[in-house]
Amino acid sequence: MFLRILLFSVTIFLVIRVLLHHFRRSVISSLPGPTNTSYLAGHFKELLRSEEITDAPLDWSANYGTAFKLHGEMGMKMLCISDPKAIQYVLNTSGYNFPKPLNDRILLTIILGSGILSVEGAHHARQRKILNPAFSSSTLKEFLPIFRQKSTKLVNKLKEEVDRTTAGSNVVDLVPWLSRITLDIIGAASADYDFEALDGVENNKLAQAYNNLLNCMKIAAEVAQEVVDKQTQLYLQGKEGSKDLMSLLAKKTRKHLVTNTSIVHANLSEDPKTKLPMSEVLAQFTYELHLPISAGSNTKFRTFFLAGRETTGSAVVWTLYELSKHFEWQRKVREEIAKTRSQASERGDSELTVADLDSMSQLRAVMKETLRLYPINSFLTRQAGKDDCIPLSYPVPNANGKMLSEIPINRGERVLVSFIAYNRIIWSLKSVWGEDADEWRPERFLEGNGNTTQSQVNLGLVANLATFSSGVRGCIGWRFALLEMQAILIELLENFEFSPPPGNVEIIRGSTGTMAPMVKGSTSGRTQLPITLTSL
Ligand code: HEM
Repeated sequence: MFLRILLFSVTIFLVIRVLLHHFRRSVISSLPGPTNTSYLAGHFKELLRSEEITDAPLDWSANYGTAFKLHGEMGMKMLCISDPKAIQYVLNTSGYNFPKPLNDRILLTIILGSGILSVEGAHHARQRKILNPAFSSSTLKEFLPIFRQKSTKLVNKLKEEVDRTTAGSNVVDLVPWLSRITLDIIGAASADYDFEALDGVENNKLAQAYNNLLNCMKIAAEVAQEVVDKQTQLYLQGKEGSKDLMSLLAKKTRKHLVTNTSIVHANLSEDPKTKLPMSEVLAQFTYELHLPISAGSNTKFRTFFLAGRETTGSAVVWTLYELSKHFEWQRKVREEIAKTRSQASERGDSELTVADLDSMSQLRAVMKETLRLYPINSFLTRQAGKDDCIPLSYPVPNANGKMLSEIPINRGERVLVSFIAYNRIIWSLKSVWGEDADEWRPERFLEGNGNTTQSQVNLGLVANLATFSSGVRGCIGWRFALLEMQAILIELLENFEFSPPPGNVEIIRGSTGTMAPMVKGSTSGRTQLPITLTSL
């Protein structure tokens, strides 16, 4: 009898909890926001699924303020923020209380294993502590010769491209070249391995396998919608269901991979190991391709490969795109490089040091301004791990016109942090970054003492930019990325002049997981940046 009463009470308690959870008052629901045009995809239709990354979040911010309501999948409400204090709270102050949403974590675990990008809380803090020394200033010094050596190789390869014509200049698509050099650099810096991608990716089976890994990521993202549907079902039934989701995603991803990816197919087809979870299958196929690092560090290597390659490659490509349109800045930067080189040789140094690179304010301003206008990840999502209250720098009105200076958030509700909007915010007709926030104007980082925003809040890892994210999960590779970008840009700018290609080629910010250039109207659907290179 006692057991029955206990069971009954526990059931009632659980039912009430589930009901309370579902019918709790949500302040986010009361906020204004743009109309939802797709019940299934919500505003991810605009944010992710169109070919081009648009300024929609910025336009929405101008209409509704720097914190407003968006819709996620299946009508789910999300809080979209570009407010400095709100972002600082979610990513820095209360960082571990805002973990990545479950389905993002599952995808990352399947592709990368249980690594820094997918784990949360104390596990994450531990991984971060272990990895931090690898990204310290003193370790980074050791990478500079790698950056330089690969950049020289890139210059030689590009000279071959230019020499294909007798005019001393040629139109070259820079995207594949930057993708190759960043792969070679990540291989050399993190595993002392030469992918030889600059020598032609087709020559290296392992480089191919890693490119396939990127495809895995894209394919896995494609099936994510089905998983989200399933997640919603389980959620409505009051189950978290992460285990079920894991096997569902693994099954579906494997099915897509088997039909889509030849190397994986070759490894899976006659093999009983098909029953392994996806992460092990991937580990297996990289192992079979003789990856020269221990199984334990595969996760780390895959993480760096995915987090550090296309991101840095795209950042260099966007910088060259802007420089190709701004000759005066190419000139200024070349003069600065020449001056810094002559100072180094007066000191008796044959090569530039990290301190020399740090001192190059013009080039650094060019890089920062490009990272501001082209945040390679245009947004990220988080989910409140507990009930919380997000403070705002700029109060926003709710649907009844009441001004809110903080937004209470329920456990489980999602937050979308818009980097594209934050990096250019304008609020109450006051421009936080300056009236010309939409323009590429590196001077803004040189004026005053490089104080770039009128916001009172410091966030981000470089110059108040959100591009490398911020706080406990901010990009661990930001210094590595800046140094790598700078080393490549120096070699390229010393050897070539960059100008737009002939004709009316319009470049758009392609939505390919990261923000990468695409030619408007091109049917190829691939990322590309044709630029005229002239040998100097
Ligand atoms: C311009 C280049 C880069 C950009 C714009 C960039 C951007 C970012 C962003 C926005 C995040 C946060 C992701 C999230 O929380 O969901 C991140 C995290 C991360 N990045 Fe980068 N990144 C760049 C280069 C690199 C490089 C070169 C490496 C490594 C060699 C790297 C390694 C990582 C790692 C390991 C994380 C996860 C950190 C954590 O969760 O604690 N990134 N990056």
